[in-house]
Amino acid sequence: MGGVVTATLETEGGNLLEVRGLTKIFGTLKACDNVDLTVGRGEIHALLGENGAGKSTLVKMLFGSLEPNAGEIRWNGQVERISSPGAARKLGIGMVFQHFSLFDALTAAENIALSLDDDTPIATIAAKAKALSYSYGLPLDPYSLVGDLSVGERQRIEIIRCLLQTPQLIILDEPTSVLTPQEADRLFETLERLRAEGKSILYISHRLEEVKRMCDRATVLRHGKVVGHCDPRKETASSLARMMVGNEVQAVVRDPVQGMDKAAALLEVRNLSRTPATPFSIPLRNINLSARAGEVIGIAGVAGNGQGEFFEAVSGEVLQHDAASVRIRGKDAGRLTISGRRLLGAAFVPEERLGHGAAPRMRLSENLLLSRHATDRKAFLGTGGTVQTRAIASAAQRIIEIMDVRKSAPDPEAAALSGGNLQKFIIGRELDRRPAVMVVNQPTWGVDAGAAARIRQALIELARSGSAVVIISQDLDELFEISDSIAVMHNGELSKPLPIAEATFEKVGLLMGGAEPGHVEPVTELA
Ligand SMILES: Nc1ncnc2c1ncn2[C@@H]1O[C@H](COP(=O)(O)OP(=O)(O)OP(=O)(O)O)[C@@H](O)[C@H]1O
Repeated sequence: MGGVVTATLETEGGNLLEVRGLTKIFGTLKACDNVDLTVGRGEIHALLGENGAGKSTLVKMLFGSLEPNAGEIRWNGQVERISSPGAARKLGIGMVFQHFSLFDALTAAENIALSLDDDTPIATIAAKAKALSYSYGLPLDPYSLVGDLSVGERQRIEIIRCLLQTPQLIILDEPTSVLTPQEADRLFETLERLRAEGKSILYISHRLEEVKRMCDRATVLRHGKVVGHCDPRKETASSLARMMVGNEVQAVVRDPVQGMDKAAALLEVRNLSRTPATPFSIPLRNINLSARAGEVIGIAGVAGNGQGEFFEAVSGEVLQHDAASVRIRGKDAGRLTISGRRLLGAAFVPEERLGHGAAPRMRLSENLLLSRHATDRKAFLGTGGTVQTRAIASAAQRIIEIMDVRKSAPDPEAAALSGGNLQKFIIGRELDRRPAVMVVNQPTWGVDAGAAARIRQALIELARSGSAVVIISQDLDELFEISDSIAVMHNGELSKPLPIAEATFEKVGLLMGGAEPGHVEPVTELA
């Protein structure tokens, strides 16, 4: 095992980028504290660190969307002031963001045209984009409507848009979190080709196995400071996690679930069907699911197969015609709103954190009141509806402590938290209610290894304390780690849950690809 080594600032092919003493201060927090970083030509360089370590802040400064308080950026040996993303692109720095900024109703080529600052005819852009996409092994039909495309295909547009500007350095912020394993493999091939052409890549990821596989060097950040550099290939996933977190990451423990035959069904979905609400949504076809007290059911599937529509129908974001199509603790809930379903003891955590899971411009305590005012009326509103600020503040503090939410102020706005820390707060806010039914979409998306283990353990413990937990996730490793049974969503249909003892990656993968459940192997429903 390699261990953290001292920085070797000069790389073999010479440095493309050299960062010295870069510092960014938010209020009293040094989000980046005197950071040094070098990226060589033709190098894939990983930027690692737990949630809130300062990775996004650092790359935003390199891409000109945040201004440093101190420090210097040298590009090809020259000191540069990167004042805007346009200036970064001109230098040859491109970025593929985690959250895509594409318009559903426009074609791929039209979306690309919007980001180019010239009046190149759309047919030329389409031809160039197509040629480039094929040459990099990420085939793209430039005339396809973005709304019809899978998440992986949308990411291709972002990558091709970035490559069209012939960058020398490409920054990728958690590029595989939304991809299927096959799409991720394709992306890795493309990155290898870019490296072979001498392009440099700065790669942010919480998935340590892929960092080991892809990256030549890594810089590790902790609390805004560089704590070391290493060769990820000489490390193990757990040694990398230890460098980031500063101590061992606890393994998740899942004792087998007992006595399910007598357990009450707390969430029942019966013959749930939904016609598509928009041309881009997936119809749900006769979905049945029963989640009992004590168990964790995982729902696997390639993104865009109806998981979002299922979550909306179960959570009450969209009401059903048939009240009995969703039952919570024995009560018909299909015609109830989110608040009505929450009052029956259910909790829901959507995939999208900002704007959906939390109001970005509201403080954490205000977000807590917003989501729990109906269910915690007595504690939070008191008699006569007066807001009990002290009770709310102490509940917020409890959640922050239990989930180890790192932040730059005592009660910051949700938008000021790093992505992973906001996710920890939202999950903690719901767990804190001890809900009888918990449905979570992508529980650890963007969350570091230590926090992900804590969230997974907390969800198992919630189930074992007598709740029913349903987890929708694209991360198969996660589902195998925490589920008692795994069902697969494909093209708006949900397979019967496979008990975890019978589930294998291969069986689940086949179902994800649309194999008939009967062809995989007959499965028995949980007793
Ligand atoms: N606009 C802002 N205002 C105030 N604080 C901020 C702002 N943006 C980030 N921060 C704080 O800076 C710190 C670093 O955040 P950053 O987003 O860079 O972390 P990260 O390493 O990218 O984390 P993650 O893996 O969760 O995305 C966090 O504590 C965050 O709360």
